Amino acid sequence: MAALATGLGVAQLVLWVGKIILKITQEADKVRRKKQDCAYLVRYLSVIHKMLPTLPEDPELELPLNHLYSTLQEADKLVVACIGRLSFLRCRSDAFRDVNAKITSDLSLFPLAFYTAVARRRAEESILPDRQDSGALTEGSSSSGSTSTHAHASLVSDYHPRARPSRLTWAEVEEATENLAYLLGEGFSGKVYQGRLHRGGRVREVAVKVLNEHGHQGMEDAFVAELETLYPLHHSHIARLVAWCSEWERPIFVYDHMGNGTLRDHLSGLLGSSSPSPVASSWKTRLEALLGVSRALLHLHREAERPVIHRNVTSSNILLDASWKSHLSDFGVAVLRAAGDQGQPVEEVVGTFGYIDPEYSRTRRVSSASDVYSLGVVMLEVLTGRPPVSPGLVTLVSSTLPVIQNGDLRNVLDGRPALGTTPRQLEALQNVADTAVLCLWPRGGDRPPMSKVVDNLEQALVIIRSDET
Ligand SMILES: Nc1ncnc2c1ncn2[C@@H]1O[C@H](COP(=O)(O)OP(=O)(O)OP(=O)(O)O)[C@@H](O)[C@H]1O
Repeated sequence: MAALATGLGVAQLVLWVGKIILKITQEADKVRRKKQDCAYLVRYLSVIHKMLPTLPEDPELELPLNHLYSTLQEADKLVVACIGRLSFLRCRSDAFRDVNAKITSDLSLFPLAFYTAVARRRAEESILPDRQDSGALTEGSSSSGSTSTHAHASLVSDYHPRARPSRLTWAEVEEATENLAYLLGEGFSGKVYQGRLHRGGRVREVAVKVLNEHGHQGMEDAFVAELETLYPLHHSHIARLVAWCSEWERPIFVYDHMGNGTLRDHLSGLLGSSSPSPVASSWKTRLEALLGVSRALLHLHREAERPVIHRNVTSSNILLDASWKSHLSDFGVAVLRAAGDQGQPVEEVVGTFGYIDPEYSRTRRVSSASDVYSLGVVMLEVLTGRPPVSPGLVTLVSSTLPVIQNGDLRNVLDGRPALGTTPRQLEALQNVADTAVLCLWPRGGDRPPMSKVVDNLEQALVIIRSDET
């Protein structure tokens, strides 16, 4: 696509971007076929159009504006192709999805305030991508999204379509939580309350998270990041966002309630003192929890329509449901992954001490490999039962990795599961430890992709299960 001439200045570029948006809007009116895809694109563009005047006169904006303009030219061609039905292939829903994703990716290069303002408006006006919508509205659309090319067999059963999250009124939240009566827990970003949603004659146990005013990124940004990334995600190992509420003084998220708390609580022995916790006593349960979350991450990195980097994979963000199935949660600092996954610049290095990829921390560039590193730390926790950071700020990586690399896994293994670990179990745990070592390589490029991590954990679990039977 032809970019605009350089040195035009922000005001002129904003004018051009505004003009092409209006042109697309007028053309989209003429489209009969693909009406819904066009309508979605136009609503998205109208939000951007409204926000354009808020952009500052900053020369650094010239490049992102130029990128956006090029993408809008693509969008324009797509709409024109649909008017004349010039090409059936061109106006498939996949093509609309791609162009929408490209626009979002372009916007991520704009100042955070602008990006989040657009995203928030989209959320308020319910202009958020939804796989089911686009599928249902499309004649001749391919069932596999254009980016959903990874065909890992184990993922097939994990993917499940679902109703999209709904917006709640504050009155509904009050009713569901009996006015925020039962506190489940508290994290950095907010308090979580227990609740019950009554919908269509059915009752659903939920966890209601009320964001703090002072999160790491700020309440607004955390709200937008979580809503933007979690809204279109469907995976059986990702904590399900059931609803949200933006009506109250603070944003609220409603998730499915996870009856068995966090993996960290069980590893640290905080839970399960009254009845024995299978996480404390069984290697199989621990490995299943790891495998579930690694599948969730594989989905985020490779399967999702708009790939995501979580940036805060920790054992406290792995929730266990009533049947001990693990779910990845807390998408408050997640970012959409840039094409190529070569390490995208971020304004701020966020995450949890003890889990943060040192390369990302040093370069301020994040990639999927940063999540791989954090999962490596969780693997060490699962193997040793120790916390990610000990008193004196000694990290688990620095205290146990050399021991494992030295071939002395037994010296650091948690003694709680099955007194006297069997040789088969030890073989499986060595596989996990070897995988952790790979995940924790200092250079992101040397770490395995999440698909390899899933394969290794699956093999380890097969060995553990065979030993049990
Ligand atoms: N869906 C859920 N079901 C049950 N309990 C939950 C759920 N979500 C959170 N909790 C509980 O609430 C606590 C706080 O959750 P939150 O996500 O805010 O924690 P956090 O990971 O420490 O947050 P942050 O990363 O923002 O510091 C968790 O430790 C957990 O005990």
